[in-house]
Amino acid sequence: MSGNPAVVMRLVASAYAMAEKAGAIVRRVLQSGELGIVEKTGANDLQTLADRLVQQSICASLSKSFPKITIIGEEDLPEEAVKEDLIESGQSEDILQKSCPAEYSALKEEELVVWVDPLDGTKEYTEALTLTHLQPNHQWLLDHVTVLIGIAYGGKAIAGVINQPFFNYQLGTESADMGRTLWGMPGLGAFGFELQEVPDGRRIVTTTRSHSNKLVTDTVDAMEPHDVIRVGGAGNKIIQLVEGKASAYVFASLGTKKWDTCAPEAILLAVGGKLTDMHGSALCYDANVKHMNSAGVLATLRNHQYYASRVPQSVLQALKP
Ligand SMILES: Nc1ncnc2c1ncn2[C@@H]1O[C@H](COP(=O)(O)O)[C@@H](O)[C@H]1OP(=O)(O)O
Ligand SMILES: [Mg+2]
Ligand SMILES: [Mg+2]
Ligand SMILES: [Mg+2]
Repeated sequence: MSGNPAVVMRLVASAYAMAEKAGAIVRRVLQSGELGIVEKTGANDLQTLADRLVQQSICASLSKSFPKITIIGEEDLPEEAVKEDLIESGQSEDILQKSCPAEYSALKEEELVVWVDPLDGTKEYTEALTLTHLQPNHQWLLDHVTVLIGIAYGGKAIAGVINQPFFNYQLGTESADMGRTLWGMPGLGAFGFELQEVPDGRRIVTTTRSHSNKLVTDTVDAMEPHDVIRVGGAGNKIIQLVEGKASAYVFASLGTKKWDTCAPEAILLAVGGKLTDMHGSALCYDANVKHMNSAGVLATLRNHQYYASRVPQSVLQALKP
């Protein structure tokens, strides 16, 4: 299938290379120690130089290689020329060699929507300080940071690429093994990690660390979890689901947007999982859809119905799609 790959496979292969470059930018900015933090709507809604550079890098690279696709990125940036060294034109050869699922093989560029979260877990990124001056008690926050590139067609998440820039941060800055890229496509599979499940019957809920409120905690309690993990980032929490660290990602609040959930949902779908709002309804990733996930996020690898059935009525009433 290497002769003339389908458009969507070329797009995923490019997104993979762009996500790897993005990861390098995220590490470089942290190492420089100059995060260039800007408050957007408040202290828990931040933007750093890394968010800005990565968004420029991914969006400019995408529109150069795929001029007809719709690209929606988190950050609102002034229109300006993007520096040549931020453009990535490489592609993952591995991905180009894969067979495109039949249902996606004829998709056209103009039918595809790409949701870009240049840096997910920005709050935790800013708290982790610089790699060179890391306080050991903050180092763990680095794992919460991801770069998310989600591809949608017909309103559905059909492919996702996640880079985790500080995976293996314990090995130190010099290690070639720091950072990894996970990707997946329903109908084809998921790659870059080993699928694991929590032990049978264990309910381990992963939820927000920095955007909590009473609805969020009430809903987590209603799941009757054996354990609760509070970490940053939507991408990071999906990685916990597919690596057997958590059985459900429960966030009964507005706050996440379509770029937070598109790539994670595609990877989760690729391994048989599910992502919905708190009502159990599917999210739509069309180009003209509202960005905010107003009715929260509920994601699981297995037993989605159990968690959906435990959401309190009061929460359902409070969270309208
Ligand atoms: N109230 C909020 N304001 C801004 N972003 C939010 C809010 N709640 C969630 N998010 C986004 O969703 C991600 C997952 O939420 P949480 O970390 O709280 O579990 C956050 O890392 C953040 O993405 P980002 O870091 O890309 O701005
Ligand atoms: Mg943000
Ligand atoms: Mg995000
Ligand atoms: Mg972001």
